[in-house]
Amino acid sequence: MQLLLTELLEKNRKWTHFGKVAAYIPELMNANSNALGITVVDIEGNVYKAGDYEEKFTMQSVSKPITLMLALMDRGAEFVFERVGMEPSGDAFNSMRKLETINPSKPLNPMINAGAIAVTSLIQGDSYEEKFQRILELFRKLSCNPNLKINESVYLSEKRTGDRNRSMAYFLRDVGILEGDVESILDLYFKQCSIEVDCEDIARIGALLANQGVMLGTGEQVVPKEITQIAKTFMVTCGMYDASGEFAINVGVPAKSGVGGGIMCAVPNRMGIGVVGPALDAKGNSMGGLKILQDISKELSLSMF
Ligand SMILES: NC(=O)CC[C@H](N)C(=O)O
Repeated sequence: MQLLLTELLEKNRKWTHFGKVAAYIPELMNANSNALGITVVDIEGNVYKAGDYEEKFTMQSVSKPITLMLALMDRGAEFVFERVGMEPSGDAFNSMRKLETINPSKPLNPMINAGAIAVTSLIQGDSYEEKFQRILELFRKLSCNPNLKINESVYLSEKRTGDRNRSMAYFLRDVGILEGDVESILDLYFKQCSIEVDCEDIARIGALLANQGVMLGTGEQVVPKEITQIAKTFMVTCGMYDASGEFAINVGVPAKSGVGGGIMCAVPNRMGIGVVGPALDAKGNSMGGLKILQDISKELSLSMF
C-alpha cells in the first residue's frame, strides 16, 4: 500500500502544473500550487502517507458534510430539509441563479454555498461564539486532532471579499430560509471554511464516515449511522460540485472537495482518504487530487458501483 501510494503520487505530480490556485479568496493565492499529498486511514486504523501530506490547507467546502451532520443531529432531518433540498444543482458551487427560479425557493442541496450557509445557520448555540465552538469541537473530535483551529488570515480574507456569499445569504433571509443576523451567520460559515487541516485530519473524518459514524479504536458511535449515510449520499451526488457525475464514474466513492485544494473520501467499510493539491481545475476541484484518486480507485477497486 505504502509503495503504491508513493508511486501513484509521483506519477501524478505533473498534473499540479495544469491547475491554478483559487484566487477569488485572495489569501488562498499564497497556497503552494506544486504541492500534492495524500494520507489513507483504513478501517483497521493503519495510516499510509505520501508526498506533501504535511501541507496545511483550509477545509473550505470539505467542511460542508460535517456541519450538515451537526445540523441534522441538532435539528433532525425534517427541519433541515424544509430549508435545503436533496438534489444536485448542476451549477457551480457558488451559483445563485436557481435560487430565484425554483419553487419553493430553497437551495437545492447542502453542498453548494447557498445550501451550506443555510445549514450553518441551523447549528444550535446560545451565541454565535458558542455555535462556532460546537462546530470546532465536532471537527476536532472527528479528526482526532484537538489542536485544529482556524487560519485567521484566510478567514479575514474571505470575510472581506465574500460578497457573492453575502448576497446569497441576504436573499435567503428575504425568502425566509435564513433567520437572524446575516453577518453573524456568514461569519460562522467563513470560520467553518477556514479551519486549517492536513491530509490525515480529513482522512480520519473520511474513515469515520466510512465506518458508519463509529470512531476507529474506541468503538464510540460519534454520529448516528443514518446521518453519516445522508452525508455520504450528498458526497456522491453533489460532493464534487458540477463534476460529481464524472467523479462517480472515474472514482466511484463518496467525496467532498474544497477550494483550499483538499478532497476527503469515505470508502464505505474500507478507508478514509485525504488528498491535498491546491492547484484546481476549472470547476474548483484539485487537479492532481482527482488524478491520483482515479488511479488509486482503479488499483484497489474502490468504486462502489
Ligand atoms: N468550493 C468551496 O470550497 C467554496 C468555499 C468558500 N469558502 C466559498 O464559500 O466560496
